[in-house]
Parts: sequence; structure tokens; C-alpha cells
Amino acid sequence: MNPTEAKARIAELTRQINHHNHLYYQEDRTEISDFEFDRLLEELVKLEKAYPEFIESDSPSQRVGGTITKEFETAEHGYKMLSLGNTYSEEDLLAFDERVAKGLGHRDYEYFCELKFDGVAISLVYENGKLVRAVTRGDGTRGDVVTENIKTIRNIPLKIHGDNIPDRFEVRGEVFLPKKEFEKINAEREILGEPLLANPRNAASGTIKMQDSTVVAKRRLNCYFYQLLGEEIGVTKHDEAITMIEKWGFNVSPTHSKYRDIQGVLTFIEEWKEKRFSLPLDTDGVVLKINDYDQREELGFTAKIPRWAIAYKYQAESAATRLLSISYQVGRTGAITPVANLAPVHLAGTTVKRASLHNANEILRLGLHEGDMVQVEKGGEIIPKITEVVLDNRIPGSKPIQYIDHCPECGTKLERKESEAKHFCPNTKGCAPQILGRIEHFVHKRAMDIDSLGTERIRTLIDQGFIKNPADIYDLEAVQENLLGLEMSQDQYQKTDDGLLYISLPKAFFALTEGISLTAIQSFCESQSEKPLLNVLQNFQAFIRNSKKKTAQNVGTVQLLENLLMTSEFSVLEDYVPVALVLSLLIGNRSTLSEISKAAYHENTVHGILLKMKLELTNEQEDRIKKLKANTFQEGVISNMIEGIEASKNQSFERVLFALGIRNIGENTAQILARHFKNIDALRAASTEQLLEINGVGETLVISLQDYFRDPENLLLIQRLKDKGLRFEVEESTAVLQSNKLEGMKILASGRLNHFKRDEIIDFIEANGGQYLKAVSKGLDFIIEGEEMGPSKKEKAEKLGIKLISEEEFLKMVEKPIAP
Ligand SMILES: NC(=O)c1ccc[n+]([C@@H]2O[C@H](COP(=O)([O-])OP(=O)(O)OC[C@H]3O[C@@H](n4cnc5c(N)ncnc54)[C@H](O)[C@@H]3O)[C@@H](O)[C@H]2O)c1
Ligand SMILES: [Zn+2]
Repeated sequence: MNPTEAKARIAELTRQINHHNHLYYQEDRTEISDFEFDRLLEELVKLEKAYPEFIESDSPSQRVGGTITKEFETAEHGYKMLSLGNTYSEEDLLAFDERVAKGLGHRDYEYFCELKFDGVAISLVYENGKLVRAVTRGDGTRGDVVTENIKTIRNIPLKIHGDNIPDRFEVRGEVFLPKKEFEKINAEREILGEPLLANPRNAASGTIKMQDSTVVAKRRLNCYFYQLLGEEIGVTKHDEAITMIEKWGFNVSPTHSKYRDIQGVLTFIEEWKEKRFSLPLDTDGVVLKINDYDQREELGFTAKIPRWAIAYKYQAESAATRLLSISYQVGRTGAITPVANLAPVHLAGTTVKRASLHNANEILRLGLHEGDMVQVEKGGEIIPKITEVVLDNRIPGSKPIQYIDHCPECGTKLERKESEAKHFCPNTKGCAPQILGRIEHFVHKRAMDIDSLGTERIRTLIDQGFIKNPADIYDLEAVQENLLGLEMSQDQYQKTDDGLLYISLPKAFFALTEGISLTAIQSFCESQSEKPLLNVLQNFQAFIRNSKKKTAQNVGTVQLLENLLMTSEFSVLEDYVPVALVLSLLIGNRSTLSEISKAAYHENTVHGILLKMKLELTNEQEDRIKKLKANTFQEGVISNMIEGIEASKNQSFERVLFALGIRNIGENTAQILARHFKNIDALRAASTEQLLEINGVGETLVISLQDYFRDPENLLLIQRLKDKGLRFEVEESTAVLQSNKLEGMKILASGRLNHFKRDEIIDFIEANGGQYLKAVSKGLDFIIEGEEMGPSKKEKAEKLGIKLISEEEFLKMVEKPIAP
């Protein structure tokens, strides 16, 4: 490379790295992996070393990647918050160790090893034992002051107790969102149709930068601390500092160790390679630091990183395996996700059998053919993904994967919108997973709040034809009796192509015999799994003869089943037998085999067949049949469900409106619309202009609303829900005016109020004739300034010349008596 080329490449790398830094730190998203990012940076550093004349002072090699945002006050760090050098190779670690030895002139030093936590760096400053400030890393020199948000993290001590606490000190740590919390939040967002958070790190970073700390508090962030700083902290070694801050009440991860040489460090790295996946947070490597503070000082810093520490990053593991097939999952919103089924392969501590393929584009990008050998990668924190096809191992003549064009759940032709990568099933009202999504949204605790209707129960009720839309829930009471004995799982069933129902062999054996436990039968069946069905039936008779319960009756019934199977026309399905045959043996005196098998077509469960046949059965027969079924709905469960459903009729109009699941209508919008229009008919009759006048309503929302009300099925649904007694208008008490003292005024409240909660102030303003606006805008008459009102809001209000009044002044205005 000549100097001109080098200069151009440096410029190009700088541009790319700045771009990825911006995405990563400002927008909390990524376009490339950390490994790829680190490679770009490494290339830049190498080139700059060879051509120092081209180093720019603001090169990304010279400064840490973050910056400060505009929404918070900023503060300067007492000690710069730097990056860490990083490497993916053992070789580089040994070279690092050599540099340390050379720098110190001897090998008498210790390494303190910690995991590299993948969260957001935070610095906490304490004065006289009290937390005074929490600041993000920012650009390393200055960061955003996010104290209020940090205070919501429960295990961060606001005040330190104990002896010898320095007057002023700083602790640093990594704020993270525990993996479990992350999954919980995403599961909920999925049900409510909100966009999913990409990964726990982005989620934590986004949360820390939120304006409203009550929302932050709900996110259950956590923090691990790994550094103490200050003028007089009274210790000379890092391990002593860690022990001390732990004693002071800071959360320290118990995953650290100390070693006398780099070989020890290597064992630590090996030890945690897979064990780290069981930790509550994502980690991407190991940080090793010189333990002694004086030695650290001797080694010093470069512009961007300390010379006494380095991060070893684990590279995502990769393995080759065979693509067996592709399944297509239909999500709750109708989005189709292809999933690769793989020959099991051991990867990063787990056995991998599937990998996400995201969408049709991904399959095209990889150029997947049926039965291809593929390279699978798993970083532990992410779902395994296929990185490439091993072309050398392609089966000659294999066909490229054909993407499906019909929904695997309901058979509807799939659609794909121009701007979206995913295919969608448009059958929102008749496609089982979409019905499930819709009902889950409807009963969600922030909507109708029917917690006795959990996912499993809803799924069962949908699969067995009891509910298709939210109104059907309110009809369940009338069919209570049919729910008794309804099966919660259909795992023990199989269906042939023509729709005849089969049941698993263990269940059949269990119901046909007496006195033999299901577990004993299951392990017998497992031992026979390689044998043909008829042999298994014969062997089971021998098994009964050898067991304690060798009754002639037991042997005889199984013998009968064998005879029936051989003489009937039913096709043979390994490990399963036709339900009709088993039932005919149990209730043969009530119905003929041909009647039963007729009923067994197109039913999903034994329960369904029996409902269809309406037979009078003896208690003994009922007991036998129960042994065929999975867990079933019992009386307690049903009455609990019915009660919850009944109670939900009291939910407010705004909740009902939210529960309907109209596209783009979240909780807040539902609230605004309900309060504005007071009832559903007024909302439905509203013109585009009337809707757009409302603060917070935009064009997409208007279109969603109009689409919704145009559909006669939706109107029918609303009518049915109304008939069942659900609220479609704002309750009198909140709609009635208490006074008209605020008539015609547009008001906003910001910061923490002493006499009102968030919702209360809105209700109060409206009850006194005023209108509440959600954002600072020209139209406001005044803003009620609560405690710690956000500085950016304040600035904006001042710029627009909007009057700020205190809560007390406001109360005087409406003469609300102040509660003691
Ligand atoms: N994929 C992308 O587009 C992209 C873009 C920018 C950065 N990145 C990645 O982000 C990473 C972040 O770079 P950086 O400069 O913010 O951090 P870094 O990797 O240089 O490491 C410094 C940070 O590590 C954290 N840390 C975690 N555990 C620690 C421990 N036990 N002791 C000390 N510090 C610990 C601290 O927050 C500290 O600020 C890099 O690894 C890079 O690969 C990726
Ligand atoms: Zn469908």
C-alpha cells in the first residue's frame, strides 16, 4: 500500500467506524458484529502506526466511542472513563504479558480477572457517604447525569454506612438488564404488539437514557461494580478495593479470581468459556487487570486505554452440521419466521438443533439448498444463526429451498408488504396463532386483566373451537359443562392425512389395563421404540404376564387391540393406535366401532369425540377414558375462569378500547381517545379533521381507526361485547365536570407533583374543564412545574415563552383544598 492508498483507507475506515459507533452508542443498534467492528478498528490502528503522519487528533483510535446526549445535564469525570484494549487471541495475551513485564522490569505482579459484563458503564460519585451523582461514560471526559434513573436500581446504596468511609469517592460498574427481565419484557411487548428490544445491552442503554424515571423503575435494571477511585481510599490493591466496596453494600459479581501469571489467566478464560452462559447477564469476555495500584501507575495509559489491563473476548463458536428441514412459525401478528431444523451439534455449551433464518431474504442470501451442510454460529447470548453454506459438501442436484406461499397454520395465501422483509398471513381473524395473539392482548393485565386466562388455557379453548374472538370469551359461561374434562394438551395425539385421530401407545396401554402405572408403561414403550408396532403389542402382553398385575383381563384387552388392528382397515402409524379402536374396547357396549370411527374424524381430542357422540357412560367407563386424556379442565379452574371473565366487565372504557387491539392504538392513545370522545360511537363518527386535532393523534392512527371501523366484523364484535355488558363509554363520575375553572385552558404538568399521581392530574384538569397536552408546544397556556422538571423541557418552555407555575399556585387557581 502506498501512502496515498493508506490515507484513503484510513479515511474510509474512520468513516465506517464513526458510523458504527454512532449506531451503537446513540441509537442502541448495530449493523455488524463486535468481532467485525473490532477488526475494522484494529486495521485502522495498524495503518496509523505505519503512517503516523495521517493520524487525525479525533481519530476513533484516539477517543472512546460514546458521546453525550442532549437530553441530560452533563458532568465532567474526575477520572477519565476509558476503553479497554481487546483481543481475541491467546497469542496477543502473551504479548500483552510481555509488555507488562518489560514495563515493570520484573515479573512480580498479579492479575485480577473479571468477566467483561456486557452492559452500560456508569460512574457513581459519593460525598460524605451519600450518592450525589451518577454519570454515563459519555465521550470519556464528560457524561450524562442520570442520577434519578440510577436511583431506581434497588441494590445501589444511596447512603453508605460504616467506619473509615472516604469523604469523597467514586465507584464504577456496569448497569445491565438481567436476561430473564429482558425476556419477560419482550414477551409482554410481543403480546401488546410493541416493537421488540434487540438485546439486553441495547435495552439497558436505552433505559438509562429515558426521561421518565418511573418507567426506568419498572425495568428492573441491575448493576455490577468493579472499580473504586478516589484520593484517599485506604487500599493499595484492586482485590482489597473490591472486597471493601462489597462490604459497603455494592453489588459485586462473585466471578473474579487472582493469578500470579498469565498461564493462570488462561485457565480462568477456559473455565468461563461456557460457564458464563449460566450467569444472569450477557458477558463477552474476560478483563484482566494488574492488581497493584502502584504498578498500574508505573505502566500508565495511552490516549484511549490503560496499559495495565486488557480484555480477552470470546469469539462466537462455530460448527458445521446438516440442514434437515425448515419449519415456518406463524407469530401472533401473523409474521412468518422460517426456522432451520439441524442435525444436533454441540456448540457453546449446548446442543443446537435449530437456527433462526429471520425471513425469505436470509434464505436467499445464504443460497440454501435442501440438505445443505451449513456453518452454525452461537455467541451464547444470541440465538444460533447460520453463517454460510459449506458448498463443498452440497448434495449434487439438490434443489434450492422454496419459500412457502401459504400459511402453514390456516392455509391462507401469504402476503408481503413492499417495505417489510417478512411474509404475513393476512387471515388475522381465523388463523390460530393470530387469534391467540389477539385474545392474549385482550385479557392482558393492562387491558381487560383476566389473569385466569393464561396462554395454555386460551390455546386449548381456541384449538378446540370454543373461542375465535374476544366476544366468545363471554359466551364461555353458557357452555361451562362442555369445558369440564377438556384436555389441556394435545401432545399425545397424531392425525393421519385424512383427519383420523390416533393416540400414543403408552396412553392407550394405560387406559386399557388396570393396576399398571403410566411410568412403568412409558419406560416399557421406550425400550421398544425400535420395534415394529405389532411386535410391541405382543411384547406388552408378555410384559403384563411377567408383572405383578398379570390379570387375564389385562392381557386379553391388549390381545383384542392387536386383533382389531390386524383386521381393521386403519393405516398403521408407528407408536400410535387409532383412538376409535381404543374407545371401542372401552365403551363397545354403547356404540359400534364404525360409529366411533366416524366421530373420530376431524376431532382433535377424545373429549371432542365424546362431546360429538353424546353417550351415556358409566362411572367406570368415564374413569377409564380419563386415563386417555391429558391434564384436563377441572371444576375449580373453570369457575375461577368464569369469575375472572365476569369481573372484567367492570373495566373502564379506555381499557376496553385498548383491549380491542386496534393497530397503532397503545395504552396511552386509548386513554386520550376515550377521554376525548367519551364513547365508542362518538369515536367512530369522528372525522379525520376532528381526530387530527387531538394532540398525539397522527395520520397512521387515523387510518388504523378508520380501517377498523370499516370492517363489519369488528362492528359486530363491538355490538356483542356491548350486549355482554362491557363499557363502551366513560363512566359518569369521571366525565362529569367538577368545575369550569380551567375551561379552555391547555395545560401540561412536568416533574414530580406532591398532590397528584400522573393519571390523577390529567383527570383533575379534565374534570375542571381543562385540556391536558402531552408535550411542550406553543398551544399551552401554562405548565405546572413539579420537582425536578427535565432541563430540556424547561429550556423549550422558556424558548416558547410558556408560563411555568408551581403546584401550589395551580391548586390556588382551582382552590383545591390541600390534603395534609
Ligand atoms: N458492533 C458494532 O457496531 C460496535 C460499535 C461500537 C462498539 N462495539 C463494541 O462495543 C465494545 C465497546 O467498546 P467500549 O470502548 O465501549 O468498551 P471496551 O470494550 O473498550 O471496554 C471498556 C468497557 O468495558 C466495560 N466493562 C465490563 N466489564 C468490565 C470489568 N469487569 N472491568 C472493567 N470494565 C468492564 C466497561 O463498561 C468499560 O467502559 C467493543 O468491544 C466493540 O466491539 C461494537
Ligand atoms: Zn394463517
